[in-house]
Amino acid sequence: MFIGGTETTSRAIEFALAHMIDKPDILKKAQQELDLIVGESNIVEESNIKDLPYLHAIMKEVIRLHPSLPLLFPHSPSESCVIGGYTVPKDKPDILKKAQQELDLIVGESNIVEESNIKDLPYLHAIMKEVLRLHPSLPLLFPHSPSESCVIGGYTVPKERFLGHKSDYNESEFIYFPFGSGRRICPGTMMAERVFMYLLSSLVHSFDWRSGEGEKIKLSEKFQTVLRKKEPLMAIPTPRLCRSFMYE
Ligand code: HEM
Repeated sequence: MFIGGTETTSRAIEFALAHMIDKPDILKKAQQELDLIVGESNIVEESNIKDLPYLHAIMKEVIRLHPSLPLLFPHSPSESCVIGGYTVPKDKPDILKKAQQELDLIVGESNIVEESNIKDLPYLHAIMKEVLRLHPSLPLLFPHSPSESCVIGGYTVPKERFLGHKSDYNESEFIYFPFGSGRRICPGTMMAERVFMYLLSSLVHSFDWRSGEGEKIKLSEKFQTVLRKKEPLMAIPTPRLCRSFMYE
């Protein structure tokens, strides 16, 4: 609960800020929305959050791209049972454990995964193929946000795909499940989204952000208990609100 309640959300906010610094036009658009809704002589209040659709779309896109728990939690039934025609045996070998054994063998416990390891991970490839077979609409999840709307595998992927996206955790839709799905969905979802929105909005409304002189923002990931940025974000804030007492 402690890790779930803190690391997940703070790591996601770090990714969001990094993406926005990397794409200043997106940062500017989010600030325009905040200036319109919150104004330049107020600070963000929790009640503003529901009126920030652009920032909401950014949150979803970032949590989709960098899900804090990419493999979800492993579940196995205490008694054998049949679900949707499939028999799920009791104490079924844990998929996550098997995947981790493969990674320990190929990558080792004192290294992190490198791109060159990917071709040597047959078990993880098999999982991905099975997931794609079961959920053919999943390719939607993999292309990163396109710079222009495009059609992939017959699906139109809009440029800002979560803008105006209403149905969030609909199991039949299955296009967005960084919080898991169904009865075991993350119980902290609502809190995570509120904290994320409140903190990111406050940071972006109160400050302009840029990377250090000559430094390029890096967005690569490191897989630990919670997914994080490989290199911590180094960013320089500049106050952008007119009244200095708002920073006290
Ligand atoms: C960006 C933020 C977060 C993400 C992406 C996230 C994601 C997840 C995922 C994928 C699961 C596993 C679901 C499954 O078993 O299928 C989970 C479980 C859980 N999360 Fe979160 N989480 C976040 C924030 C939080 C927060 C803020 C809290 C608490 C305040 C929290 C508490 C929990 C707990 C207690 C579980 C275990 C539930 C169970 O086993 O039934 N999470 N979370």
